[in-house]
Amino acid sequence: MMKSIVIYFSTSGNTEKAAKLIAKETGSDIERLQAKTAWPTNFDDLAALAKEQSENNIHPDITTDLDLSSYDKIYLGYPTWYEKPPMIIDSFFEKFDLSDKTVIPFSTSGSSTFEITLPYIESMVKGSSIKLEEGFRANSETEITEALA
Ligand SMILES: Cc1cc2nc3c(=O)[nH]c(=O)nc-3n(C[C@H](O)[C@H](O)[C@H](O)COP(=O)(O)O)c2cc1C
Repeated sequence: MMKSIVIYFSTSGNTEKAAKLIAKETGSDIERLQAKTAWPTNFDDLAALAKEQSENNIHPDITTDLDLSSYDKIYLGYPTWYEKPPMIIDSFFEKFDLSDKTVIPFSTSGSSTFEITLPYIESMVKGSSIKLEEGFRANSETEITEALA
């Protein structure tokens, strides 16, 4: 049977809220990506850390253990940071064997489109057997229900 899971990264809770709704609407399991990194709650400090990771190509260690063998579909959620996914999404693609799985990315943002993050995700799946499906912005319940319809 086709099984799906929502896997997400979130620091201030927006992507978490979206992930929970997507899991409920699609009957998927759900897991949050955790790292050893202590993500600052203060915006300026978080922005500085995000920038440092991005500029230095730092892929934070994911501490979440996941057995993905029974899933064929993964909804992958992340906030848009400087028009890209956070670097922990690089770590995600490195840590887990996603061969032959379908990945549907979604993002929350202040105002950026989902599509702005897409080239980065495309570059991560390039040359693999991962099937990338059309992703969506998940800023509101409306955006989510429309994307899943
Ligand atoms: C470091 C950083 C960079 C951000 N860059 C963008 C951006 O480029 N475009 C945008 O629309 N929002 C940007 N935002 C806003 C976040 O995408 C938005 O608040 C998101 O919903 C946060 O998700 P979370 O609550 O799951 O952590 C940025 C936020 C942070 C902390």
